[in-house]
Amino acid sequence: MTTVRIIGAPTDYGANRRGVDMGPSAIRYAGLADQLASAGVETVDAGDLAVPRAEERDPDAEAPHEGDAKFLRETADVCRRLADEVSGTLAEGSVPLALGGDHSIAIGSLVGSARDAEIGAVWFDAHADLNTPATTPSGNVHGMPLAAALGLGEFEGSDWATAPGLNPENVALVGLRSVDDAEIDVIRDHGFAAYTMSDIDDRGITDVTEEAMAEASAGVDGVHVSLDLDWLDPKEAPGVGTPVRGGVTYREAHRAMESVAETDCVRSMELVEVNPTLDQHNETAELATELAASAFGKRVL
Ligand SMILES: NC(=[NH2+])NCCC[C@H](N)C(=O)O
Ligand SMILES: [Mn+2]
Ligand SMILES: [Mn+2]
Repeated sequence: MTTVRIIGAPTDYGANRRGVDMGPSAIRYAGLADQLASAGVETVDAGDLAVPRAEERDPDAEAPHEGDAKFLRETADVCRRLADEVSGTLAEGSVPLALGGDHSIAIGSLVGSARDAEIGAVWFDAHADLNTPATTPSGNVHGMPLAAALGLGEFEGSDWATAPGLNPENVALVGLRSVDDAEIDVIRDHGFAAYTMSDIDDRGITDVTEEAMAEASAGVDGVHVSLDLDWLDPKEAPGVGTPVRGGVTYREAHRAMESVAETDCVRSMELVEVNPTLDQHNETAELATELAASAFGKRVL
């Protein structure tokens, strides 16, 4: 029986909206453990990493100039500890499930998951999260984690941020609809498998997800599944800080996660960007729990 170990990373250092730090509580309260039980997996809850409140820090104090990454040192501190939790969880034979927090925590998940293995990553997101401190339009590190983990750009020494066993040829992005110019260049230059919402319109979610999983898993030990809730249409998932219209539907999201489960190569996963202060009756957190259950094998029959 699979054991999923839940690790909360209640950070909002990487986002421009407060509130996403309450994500882990909201996702647990929405019934994550029960959902995972209904998927037939055992769960262990490791609790939350201790994260000092953002108000206690001046975001610009350590940023060399405007446009650079905000709270990068604080993010590095959280991600180092998350990476240790993730690799420790894998070492004991369990599957780590990290709860954000904003998407900057993916740096920690990826580094930990790729510490002792070759991995791929599938990025379910409206955004590509491939900016660097040099290209970011916002200064928000949640727009940069994939670039950081791939060793692109300069991230305060970068040693803490680069995922050793993450192979660029095993990265797939699914659901893109808001991509910055610099990110488009990165996608083209590195040849990442990238699927826009138009690809999903044309080919259907099952076909796209199966191909993305195949790309990500080819020749590696396992795949990290990164689920940013803004991947879904804001009508389905209103509780996110950077909503973009035209996202996947409730059914498409479930079907995609079912395809993820069918591949049987999920090594680690994260649920990020749930912002309870922007949500309606915790429905985005609830959706996150349901999608995790589908990704871990829950079926109707
Ligand atoms: N994980 C996210 N929600 N990322 C949003 C990124 C938005 C924009 N591309 C930026 O760099 O600021
Ligand atoms: Mn996003
Ligand atoms: Mn994201």
